[in-house]
Amino acid sequence: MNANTTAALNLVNVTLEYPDGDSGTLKALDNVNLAVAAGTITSLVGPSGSGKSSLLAVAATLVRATSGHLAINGIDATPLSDQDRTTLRREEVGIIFQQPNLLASLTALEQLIIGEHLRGTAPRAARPRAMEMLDIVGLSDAASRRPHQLSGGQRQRVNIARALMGEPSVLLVDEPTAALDHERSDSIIRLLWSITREFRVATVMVTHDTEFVPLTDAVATMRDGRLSASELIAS
Ligand SMILES: Nc1ncnc2c1ncn2[C@@H]1O[C@H](COP(=O)(O)OP(=O)(O)OP(=O)(O)O)[C@@H](O)[C@H]1O
Repeated sequence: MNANTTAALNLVNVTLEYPDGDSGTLKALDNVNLAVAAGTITSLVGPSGSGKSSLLAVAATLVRATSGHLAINGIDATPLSDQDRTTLRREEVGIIFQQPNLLASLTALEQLIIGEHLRGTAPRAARPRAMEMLDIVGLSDAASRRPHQLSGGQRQRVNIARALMGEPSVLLVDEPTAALDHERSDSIIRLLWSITREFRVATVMVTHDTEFVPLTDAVATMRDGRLSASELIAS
């Protein structure tokens, strides 16, 4: 694999095909190359259906590419079994979806602790880090609130804190501001920027809000499954 060894997230010549009709295939990703360094955030833009979600799904190890290579924090995910990919995902990847998929009956603190349970950490051991993460996202006063007692922006902050619990090296974010007004969107993007720096994660953020692209380090554009080389944004 021709990896960019300095990048925490590296996709090399990745193609993803889906069956289409009786005998055809659709290339959701067509020979995509993307390298994202630790501590930087890349916006991923492009029209609907161009392949942005497919790219995130492959980078998250949720979907196996038809061909090409994926490396996360220097680990080549391509030859791994499904079980080893799940372990890699738990240990190295934080995923933030558009709609915070929080459990209605749990407090903000419990949302973070329950994820650690899957990593084999006892609740008591996970609690201090969970409190620290809630503090970092500005929610230390809301630790005991349940989702219906939080605003949309606060729910997204819980989602972000939860994604950081496992100390990921890669953070994949799908339209984090889709359900938020302008002011809340702006503060969520700035939060993502600062945690990317502070935790030295390699972040990819799909966004339709091109006004927020200048707040990121680089922009990559998808079109018909093809990715233009990611361009650095002058600061
Ligand atoms: N599971 C699937 N089976 C078959 N085709 C799929 C599947 N998932 C996505 N596709 C197709 O792959 C292409 C890329 O879709 P994808 O969801 O990655 O685009 P997108 O850029 O994220 O779109 P949007 O901005 O609307 O979310 C589309 O043509 C879509 O119809």
